[in-house]
Amino acid sequence: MRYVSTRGEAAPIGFLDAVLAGLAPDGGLYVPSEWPSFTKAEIAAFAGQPYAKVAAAVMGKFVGNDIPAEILAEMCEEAYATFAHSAVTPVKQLGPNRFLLELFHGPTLAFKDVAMQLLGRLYDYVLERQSRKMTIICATSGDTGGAAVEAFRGRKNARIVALFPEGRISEVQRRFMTTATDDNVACVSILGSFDDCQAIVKQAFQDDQFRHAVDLSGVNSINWARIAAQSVYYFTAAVALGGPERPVAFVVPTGNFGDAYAAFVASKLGLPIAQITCATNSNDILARTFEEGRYARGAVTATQSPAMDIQVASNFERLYFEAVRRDGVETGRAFRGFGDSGLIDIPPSAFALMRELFRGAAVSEADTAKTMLSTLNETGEVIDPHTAVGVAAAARVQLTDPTIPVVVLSTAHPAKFPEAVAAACGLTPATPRATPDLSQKPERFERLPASGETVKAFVRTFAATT
Ligand SMILES: Cc1ncc(COP(=O)(O)O)c(C=O)c1O
Ligand SMILES: N[C@@H](CCOP(=O)(O)O)C(=O)O
Repeated sequence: MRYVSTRGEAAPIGFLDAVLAGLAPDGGLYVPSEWPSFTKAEIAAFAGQPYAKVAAAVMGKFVGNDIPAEILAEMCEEAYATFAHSAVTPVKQLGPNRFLLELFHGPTLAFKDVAMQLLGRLYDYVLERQSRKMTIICATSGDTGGAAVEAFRGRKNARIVALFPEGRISEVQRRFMTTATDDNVACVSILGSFDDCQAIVKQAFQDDQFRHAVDLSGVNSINWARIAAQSVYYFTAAVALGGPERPVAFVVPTGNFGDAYAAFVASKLGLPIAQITCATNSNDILARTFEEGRYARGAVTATQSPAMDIQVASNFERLYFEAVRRDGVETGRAFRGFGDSGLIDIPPSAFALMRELFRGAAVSEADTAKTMLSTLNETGEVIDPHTAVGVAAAARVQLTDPTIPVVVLSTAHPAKFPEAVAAACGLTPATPRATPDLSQKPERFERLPASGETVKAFVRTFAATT
């Protein structure tokens, strides 16, 4: 299995090289050179299998010969044993034909743990063999950072630097990162937005001298292993609801477009998916894109679903690449141009392809709060504000066949956003018993301006001293 860049100018590489590389040297994102697939019978056979087994089968399609099958299976076993629910990502019924896919039973209570617990083990495997210590940098709007710190803290072959936007994440999210005491962890509060943090990370990857000096890697969803691992739960959810015989529709609370793109990947692998609705908060670039055919950046506004306060959705480039029929020159032109103009007019043929599967729905702050309360009143479920964006969007889903199950991804545990839940529902969500109480632990982080050069200088010093 080989990986190519969406901008077409980087040499094809194998799975483990693509994992470690993060961004491709031409600024593009790695994708498989061709799509592997499952037969219907193979997908049907996932029903009733443990999550780790399905994960090993799906990941196996992308890993190729880079990791022996029995070692990959062991990694999946270990990764998913860290989850507090035996089904790992259980499906819960909300109402007639409406379901929640709970992705928050991992150690940091958000869907990021699903991929990150596996990534920590993948890095250990490859870095140990290569006698190499890498510097991982990640941008976070709250959840990726905590999951990455949890997955990589204390590992001897990697150090991790998490950049988060100052004052724009919840206290619980911040503490999952900043209370880590391990020497290989550094957290940086950036005086800017998540988009600034992500731009700094991408800029760091494009500085060859810096990249080599610190042996840079990235665990945001630019990393193909993140996407591959996130595609697994679409299979387990679909087969639990009658797939692959009957298609399923998914509603995905969206920010950086990693999770929704992972649904697209599952469909490429052969899973029948009727529709993927990208549910956004008022940072609605993707909702507008899938309804209007223009990818047009807006200003970032702070919402009660802060992990989705994003206006530059990294993985949209991967979908665009597919929609322009894998034309790397066109993708490079469009996304380099977007860096300057903040605008891509999607060619009509590419937009038509996107609309075969994707829809967008933006949810207001008032509707998000109302949905948390109505979900509690009608179903007894306490949901977090990101999940509420998805549930509100699900009410607008229109399918030609109304019997198709609609599954909303529940991307975070409500205890991660106690203030928003209390304001909407008048109660404080209980933290799961297995989660350590971080509220009184000392925090450790730097504050830096949103300057690539300043952050790179910080990372160089950190890498040289740890
Ligand atoms: C709780 C939560 N929901 C939804 C999202 C959006 O996911 P994505 O960035 O993959 O679109 C995020 C952040 O990524 C998140 O942390
Ligand atoms: N919402 C994310 C933003 C980063 O997304 P990623 O999937 O690309 O890592 C977060 O919580 O940090």
